Amino acid sequence: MASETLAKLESMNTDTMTVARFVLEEQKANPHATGSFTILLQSILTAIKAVSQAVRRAGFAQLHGKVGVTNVQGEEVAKLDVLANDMFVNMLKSSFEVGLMISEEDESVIEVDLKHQGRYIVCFDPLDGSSNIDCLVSIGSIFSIFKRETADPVNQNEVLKPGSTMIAAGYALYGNATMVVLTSGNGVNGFTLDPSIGEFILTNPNIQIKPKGKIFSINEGYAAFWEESVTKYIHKCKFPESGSPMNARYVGSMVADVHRTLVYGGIFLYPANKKSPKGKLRYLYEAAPMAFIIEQAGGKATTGKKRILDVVPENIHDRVPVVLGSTQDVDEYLSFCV
Ligand SMILES: O=P(O)(O)OC[C@H]1O[C@](O)(COP(=O)(O)O)[C@@H](O)[C@@H]1O
Ligand SMILES: [Mg+2]
Ligand SMILES: [Mg+2]
Repeated sequence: MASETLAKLESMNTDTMTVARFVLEEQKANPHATGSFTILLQSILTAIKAVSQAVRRAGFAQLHGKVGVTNVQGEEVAKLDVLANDMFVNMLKSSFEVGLMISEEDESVIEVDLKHQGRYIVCFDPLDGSSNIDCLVSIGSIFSIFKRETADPVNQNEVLKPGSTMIAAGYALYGNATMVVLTSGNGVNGFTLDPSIGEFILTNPNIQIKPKGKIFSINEGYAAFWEESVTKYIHKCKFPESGSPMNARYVGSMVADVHRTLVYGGIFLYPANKKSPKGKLRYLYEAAPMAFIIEQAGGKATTGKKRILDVVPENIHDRVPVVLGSTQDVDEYLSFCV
């Protein structure tokens, strides 16, 4: 569908193709569409615009630092984590399209009162890369969208299913510019926020990742705890038998590291290690949405043992090892895992 939509868009003057128009064209191309997905996406984009505005003020005292509590992950919560979480929850609730929500910042599922319930489930990391907030390094937001398969009262187990059942995923990168990267299962498109008009404009249609890249991205601070396969693979990246070594990049914000991998190619790894046997990244609102986007862009995403989108999470904050990026680089990593 997206390819027809894109072909149709290319025949129009797309210089200022807003995300709203793009989503509407997708909706028109789908005979079963009711418009509720479009409304849901619009509410997420509004939350992202509000978070983007706040992030641009991250240096000021009222948005700097921690709130003095730890979240269900055992992490100290930053003021921007709380603000971003409130913006996502409020915008999603007022869309009337959501049945339940799962946020990194909330221990249990966020329920929506019965009369405002909708047929979607949204899982989100309202602010990704929290350790980089106070030093003003790129951060982001990540979300996944599932469709409810039942009209019964909601329960959290509804979402303990493989990521392959996701209907859409996206992330926002709050970097030099604010960009939203989206997929609804028909390719990946990037929209840049034009602050002068407050609109997301289609700037990167049909993003395709390179089959092979020159960059590897991993936190080498954990090298002492790595499994042998990781140690061997990273050694090969640095000391290849032939050709030149790969370049190393690591921001420490998953959104920034994955976005660079999507745009430049290469591989991002947050594998399991002896200290964290399931790695660190959370399945429903970090690993699975990013895996969906990378696969839709022609790349690969694995835990090292299986395709990330085939994993069934055990609980709403379950973690998985993450290795994703250019297909040839991920295949090379997997050849060390046998
Ligand atoms: O400091 P580490 O262990 O390398 O972890 C960095 C990872 O942790 C995260 O910051 C976790 O996400 P949150 O900031 O949303 O908790 C990822 O963005 C990033 O990839
Ligand atoms: Mg995160
Ligand atoms: Mg977060």
